[in-house]
Amino acid sequence: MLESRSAVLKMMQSQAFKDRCIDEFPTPYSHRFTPIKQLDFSTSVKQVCSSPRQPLSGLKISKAIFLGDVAVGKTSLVNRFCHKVFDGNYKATIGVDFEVERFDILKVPFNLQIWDTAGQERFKCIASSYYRGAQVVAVVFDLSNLYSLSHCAQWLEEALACNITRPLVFLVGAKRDLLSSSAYKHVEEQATRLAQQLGAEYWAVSSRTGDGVSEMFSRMAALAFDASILRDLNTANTTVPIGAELVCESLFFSKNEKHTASVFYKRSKRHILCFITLTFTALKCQKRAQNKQKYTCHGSSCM
Ligand SMILES: Nc1nc2c(ncn2[C@@H]2O[C@H](COP(=O)(O)OP(=O)(O)OP(=O)(O)O)[C@@H](O)[C@H]2O)c(=O)[nH]1
Repeated sequence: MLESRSAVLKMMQSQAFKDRCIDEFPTPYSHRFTPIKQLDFSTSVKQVCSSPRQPLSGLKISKAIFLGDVAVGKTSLVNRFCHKVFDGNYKATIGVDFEVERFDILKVPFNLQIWDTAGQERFKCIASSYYRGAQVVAVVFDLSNLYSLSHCAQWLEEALACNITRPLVFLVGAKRDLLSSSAYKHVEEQATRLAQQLGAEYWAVSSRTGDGVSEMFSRMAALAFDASILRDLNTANTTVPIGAELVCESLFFSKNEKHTASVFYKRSKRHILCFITLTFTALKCQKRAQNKQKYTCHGSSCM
């Protein structure tokens, strides 16, 4: 409950914290290990963000999902970034966990929804109902366990199957601190080869030391922000404020998913507040769009 409340409070902040303000385009882990060749925010995005009469309206929010095998370090990554903590004890994620991080990118408020999904097979059905509407997919593996790398393609395939448009894909090697330089080089070779095959940007990070974690999330946020504003600008007949569509996509489930979600939320009471808040936000966006009498709903996910 406390986590959900802090997520909501973060969304309501009038300004992002200093370390969440991004004015320079964040660099990748290595320019050799990314399919993304752009070196700066898109020109039109910079123009629109610096315009005194910003035509951008509505809630700017992108969804990032973290997937991967059991105990590879997904929750630790999210906790390191969102709460600046590291816990050496393993506590399995039940279903999904949810965080929101507030950024100011090019002085424009932006929220990154971070969905930390369970790696355990028995929660897969619940977790996968949250894959929809993702703008960032981070497939995480344990650098000290090559077996977890071999499952990454399957995790990505499942996430892509739930999304109409291709999200930004990251292949994240966690627990960098557990490997010597020579052992790491060997793993990096295999991991970067896979990243290239998957069209993913590769990162190696450590939640224990914090190495690379903040840089990786900033990169995810900046790329998601750039893509989401570009998409909005490119949609000639944009009628829904930025973010509304995404919130709809991620929150409005099919009948079966609604049932699963309701069972899940009954079990996991601490998510209720954030669920209500996001539903309320989605409805508000929907209402505002309807008032303009132009609302168009894409796909079958909006009901
Ligand atoms: N040394 C080290 N240990 C880590 C690191 N990240 C995570 N761990 C440990 O690895 C174990 C699993 O981490 P979690 O973050 O809970 O893994 P998860 O992927 O969220 O696991 P599920 O919720 O079951 O899917 C815990 O004991 C963590 O302390 C890291 O960067 N370095």
